[in-house]
Amino acid sequence: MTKEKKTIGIVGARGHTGVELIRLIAAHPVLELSFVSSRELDGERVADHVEGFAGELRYASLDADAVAAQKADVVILALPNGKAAPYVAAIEASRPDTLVLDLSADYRFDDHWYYGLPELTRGRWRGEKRISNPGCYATAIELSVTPLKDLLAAPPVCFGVSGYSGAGTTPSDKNDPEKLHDNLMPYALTGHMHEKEASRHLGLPVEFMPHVAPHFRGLTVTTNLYLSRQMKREDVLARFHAAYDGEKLVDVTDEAPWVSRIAHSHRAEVGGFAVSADGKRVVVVATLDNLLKGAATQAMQNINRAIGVDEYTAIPV
Ligand SMILES: NC(=O)C1=CN([C@@H]2O[C@H](COP(=O)(O)OP(=O)(O)OC[C@H]3O[C@@H](n4cnc5c(N)ncnc54)[C@H](OP(=O)(O)O)[C@@H]3O)[C@@H](O)[C@H]2O)C=CC1
Ligand SMILES: CC(=O)N[C@@H](CCC(=O)OP(=O)(O)O)C(=O)O
Repeated sequence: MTKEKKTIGIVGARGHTGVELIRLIAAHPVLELSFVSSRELDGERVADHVEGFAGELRYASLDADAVAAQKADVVILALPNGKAAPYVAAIEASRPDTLVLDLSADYRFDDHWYYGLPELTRGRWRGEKRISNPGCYATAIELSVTPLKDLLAAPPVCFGVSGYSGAGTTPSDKNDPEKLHDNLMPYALTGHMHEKEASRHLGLPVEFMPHVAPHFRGLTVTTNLYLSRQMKREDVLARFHAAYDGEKLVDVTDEAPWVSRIAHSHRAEVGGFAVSADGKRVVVVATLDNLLKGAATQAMQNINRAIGVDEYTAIPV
């Protein structure tokens, strides 16, 4: 049976994640891109900015009321942190049944919103029409820690390195290729948003130290886990295989994965599993493309489930 088409719009469509979402939606059999909002590209053709996009759709600069007036079945908010609320309020007021997926951190701590990291929270979706998409580093941290969560003797310590597309398009030191050249830039070494997010959703304190590197896309999180009892490497591996072997978008690898191999991939890789001589310390390495499994692909998984189609529709797996 063919599924009824659904319209979808993106607010913040000029950004790095917006571009990836446009590509995914263009290949979707059920979703029809009905509007893309950008102030800077107002009036310009999407096809002139997104490689591989065909068609006459143009960007429009839409405020919150104008977005709600589009009457799309699904709205994706791909705005910087702190900007989502007026759009959510306008949709709530005029078309509360609209499915809203927010890519920012704005609703990741709000219990009225479903936190959509499907491999870990799939079973908790109760038909919510408000979905908060996890942060990119937080996704890698939560995938790395969950299989050993019940065996931890201390907070996980996570060292993160991201490509600079993670810092969005608003100019800053963190996305300035000149300043990043031959460099590794530490930032937010305590209290990063994703430290709080992963701590909340894992239900245990996490310590996270992010850095940004000269490559464009893809991140690595190396996590140190102190265990409450000795474990053999094969038992650690068995736990990760049990957790993710049924997952199409998470690969468990024997060796520590390399970020250079994950760019443009829709999957996350978790591997390494170095165990200390006393068997009470494990180091796990996770990589993913921050713009895909860390953002757009995960959004697509969440939207697919919420509109009642296969979770992997339009995601090349
Ligand atoms: N980049 C990444 O790796 C990841 C990003 N995220 C989150 O996704 C969201 C989008 O990220 P990303 O695509 O990188 O961001 P970008 O900076 O690349 O894009 C932001 C978009 O929002 C628009 N915008 C900016 N300020 C405003 C405003 N005040 N009002 C309306 N529109 C505005 C911009 O377009 P215009 O100025 O033309 O209107 C642009 O389209 C962020 O919340 C980010 O934290 C989540 C996971 C990973
Ligand atoms: C390199 C870099 O700056 N990365 C971003 C993470 C991007 C992301 O996922 O951010 P949100 O939680 O805001 O959605 C950061 O550390 O803030």
